[in-house]
Amino acid sequence: MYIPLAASPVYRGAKTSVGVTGLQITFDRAEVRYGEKTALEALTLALCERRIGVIGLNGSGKTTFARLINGLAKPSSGSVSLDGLDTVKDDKAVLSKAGFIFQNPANQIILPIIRDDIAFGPKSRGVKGAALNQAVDAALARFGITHLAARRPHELSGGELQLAALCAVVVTAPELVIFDEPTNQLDIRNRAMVKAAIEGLEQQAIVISHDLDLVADFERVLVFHQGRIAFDGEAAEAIAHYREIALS
Ligand SMILES: Nc1ncnc2c1ncn2[C@@H]1O[C@H](COP(=O)(O)OP(=O)(O)OP(=O)(O)O)[C@@H](O)[C@H]1O
Repeated sequence: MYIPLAASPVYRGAKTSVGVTGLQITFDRAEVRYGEKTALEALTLALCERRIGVIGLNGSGKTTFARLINGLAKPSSGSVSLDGLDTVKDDKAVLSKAGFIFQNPANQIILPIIRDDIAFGPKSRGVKGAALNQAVDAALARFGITHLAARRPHELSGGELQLAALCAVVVTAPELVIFDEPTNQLDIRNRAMVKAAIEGLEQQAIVISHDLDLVADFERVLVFHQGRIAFDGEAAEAIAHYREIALS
C-alpha cells in the first residue's frame, strides 16, 4: 500500500554522468493555483541531470511542473529559475534556453510547410539567407527527416510530427528540451523512433511520460502524485513507486 509522504522527498542520489550536468533548474517554494485548485503544491527542488523523467497519474501536476520550467506557466507564489534566470522576470532569456514540445505537436507546427515552420524560429532571431538554409538543412538531416521538408503537417505520421516539432525547437539551439508525453498515441515503431531521437539529443532533456520504457534509463525520475513529488530518484525505483501508487 502506498503511503503518501508528508513533504517533497529528499532526492535519493540517482546515477549522474560524471562531470556532465545540464542547466541548474531551481524551484523555490513554487506553487501553482487555479482558483480553489492547487495544481502544484509549494515545491523546493534543484535539478541538473541531463535526462530527467517525470511520471505520475493523470492530473497529478506533471505538465504544470514542466511548464513552470520554461515560463509557459507562472508560479502563483515562489519562484523558478534556470541557471539563475528567473522564469518570470527573465522570461525571454529563459525561453531561448528551454524549448518545449507539446503533447500534440500538430498544435505547435504553425506554418503550412514543415521546412518553413523549422525556419521560423531562427528567422525570427535574425538568421537569414544561406545561413538560414544551412541551419534548417542541418536540423532536418540531424533527425533524418529531410524527405519531409516540403510536406504539410497533416501528411506526417505522429512520430514524424514529433521529430518535426523537435527539429523546429532544436534549430534554435536551446540548452534544454522539455517533452510533454512525446510518445502519446504512437505505435511501437514511432515510439522507438522518438525514443532514439531523445537518447541522441545533445541537449539536456526533461520528459513527461506515461510510457515508462521511455524514462527507464534516465538518470533521475520524479514521480508526481496529487500535485507534489512522491518520489525522486533512480529510474527503476521511481517506476516501482509509481506502480504502487497507480495500483493501490
Ligand atoms: N489552466 C488550468 N485551469 C484550471 N485547472 C488546471 C489548469 N491546468 C491544469 N489544471 C488542473 O491542475 C491539475 C494538474 O494538471 P496537469 O495538467 O499539470 O496534470 P498532468 O499530470 O500533466 O496530467 P496528464 O497526465 O493528464 O496530462 C489537474 O487537476 C488539472 O485539471
